[in-house]
Amino acid sequence: MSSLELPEIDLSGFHVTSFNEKTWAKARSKIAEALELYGGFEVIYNEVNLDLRNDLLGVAVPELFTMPGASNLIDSKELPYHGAFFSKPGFPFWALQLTNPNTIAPIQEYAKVIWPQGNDFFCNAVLNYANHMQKLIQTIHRMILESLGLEDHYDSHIKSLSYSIRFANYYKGNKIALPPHKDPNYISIVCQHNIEGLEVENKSDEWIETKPSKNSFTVLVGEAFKAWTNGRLHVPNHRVKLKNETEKRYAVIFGTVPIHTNDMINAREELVDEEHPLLFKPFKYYDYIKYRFTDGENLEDALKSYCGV
Ligand SMILES: O=C(O)CCC(=O)C(=O)O
Ligand SMILES: [Fe+2]
Repeated sequence: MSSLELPEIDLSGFHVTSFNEKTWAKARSKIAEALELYGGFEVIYNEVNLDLRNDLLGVAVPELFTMPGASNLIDSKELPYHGAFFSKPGFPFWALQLTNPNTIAPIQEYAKVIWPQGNDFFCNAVLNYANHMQKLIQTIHRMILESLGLEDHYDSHIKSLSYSIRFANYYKGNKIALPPHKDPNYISIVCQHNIEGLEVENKSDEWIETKPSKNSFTVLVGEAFKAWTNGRLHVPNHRVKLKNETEKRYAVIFGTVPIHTNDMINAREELVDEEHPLLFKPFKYYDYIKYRFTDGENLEDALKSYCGV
């Protein structure tokens, strides 16, 4: 593996409720090592088969972006980024976000805004995909907590989270279709389709092109997890760079976010000591989101400016 590739880790068949001790421990140490170096990795996960990937990224999501009703979802003033609609002025990109995609009701409600007669194909593809991603992301959260000696907190940690799914569309335009940024949530899992373009910056400021295969996804740590672990996790800068400026690109980003809008993110006390003084004051995640996408928009390290000690 050259240093300009993200490590690839196979988590097919793993879940927190069923695993083989030996392979679990091996995968966990690979994840810990990858996060230390890159703040992310490429995960192989065969549970999402090619048909589902095509149904979602080849059919359901492209159709979504052709629907005039999608603009009815545009109301991101209250919660930029976590609102239904998200864009970056000047970049050929827009995204629609849906929270709680792991039960059918919120998906159907969302779909009704776009397709008043409903769209079972879209709803089933999203639900099916989200349920696989939920299992995968829980496994990753569990392994990270274990690596930090926090396994006893896994149940309460998972109960404090909910899930979000973002559908992104890049259209004709600049090569840098999404500028460098860090994700503010706990963990993101990016699924790219026929057109790649996601790049992740390493600690030597080099851009690593991700090379997803048909059964792999890119996992990225976000700022909420960094704050919760008192800086133990590295949050990678990443961007989307298109090779061909005329191509249409789709991606789906699944992530973990705090469950309640008023929830505070507090560093785990076990990870604060003389050697590791507190890095971030407790903060309300969704207040930080508002800051991040307004006053904090162009800061190098918005989290530090917002609540750094
Ligand atoms: O489209 C992609 O590959 C990644 C998008 C991304 O980084 C984001 O939406 O935060
Ligand atoms: Fe991102």
